[in-house]
Amino acid sequence: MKSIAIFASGSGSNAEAIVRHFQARTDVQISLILTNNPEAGVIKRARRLHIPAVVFDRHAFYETDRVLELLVNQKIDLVVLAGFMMLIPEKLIHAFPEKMVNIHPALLPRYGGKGMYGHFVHEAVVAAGEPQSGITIHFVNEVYDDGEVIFQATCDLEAKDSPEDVARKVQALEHEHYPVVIDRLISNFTE
Ligand SMILES: Nc1nc2c(c(=O)[nH]1)N[C@@H](CN(C=O)c1ccc(C(=O)N[C@@H](CCC(=O)O)C(=O)O)cc1)CN2
Ligand SMILES: NCC(=O)N[C@@H]1O[C@H](COP(=O)([O-])[O-])[C@@H](O)[C@H]1O
Repeated sequence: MKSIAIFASGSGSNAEAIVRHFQARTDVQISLILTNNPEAGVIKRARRLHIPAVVFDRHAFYETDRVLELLVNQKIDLVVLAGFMMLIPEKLIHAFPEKMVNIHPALLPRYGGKGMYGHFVHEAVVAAGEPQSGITIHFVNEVYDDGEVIFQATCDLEAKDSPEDVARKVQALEHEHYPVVIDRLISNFTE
């Protein structure tokens, strides 16, 4: 049985799409949902989906090994970031080489990096008058949105599209593709 841990800081719609994708499977399970935000909507989704949820604070995340120890003790095989808003520290990245992925709501390398998250991304895309946006799924390294790209998908934009319209189009791509890309990745894990 392969185990996945999902990190999220907000609503958790991607976390829910991933949980539902694997719900009927006996070879892969979503073992944990972790968040830094005690008000995150993902906590209610975890409760409804019967997935254990763990809330941690900045001190626990950056000054202790509690999160790393939890992932190791739970024998997590793949760490999935799904709208997680904090920089993953090196010790965590090094514990999961090529086994930590993130989804970014734009076509990296553009519109990425510090400060580029959530609505800020879609506002920048609209302000630039881009004809397309999309998603990037990538391995996580020490730098925001800098890891090796695993998958990208695009959506066409119209001049009249607002940042909210772009967000809707991009989230549809996220929910369609992230679970499938995760499935393909973890199904190829040998050990
Ligand atoms: N080491 C890594 N950590 C994280 C990565 C990564 O690639 N490497 N990806 C991010 C997710 N992300 C974009 O996909 C992202 C999230 C947040 C930020 C950001 O600027 N955050 C703010 C704080 C925001 C807040 O606390 O609400 C900041 O750092 O000032 C940029 C990109 C997850 N972690
Ligand atoms: N740079 C990171 C970033 O902006 N991530 C984005 O946060 C949203 C979380 O939505 P969700 O909580 O409904 O899954 C998603 O659109 C994800 O791409």
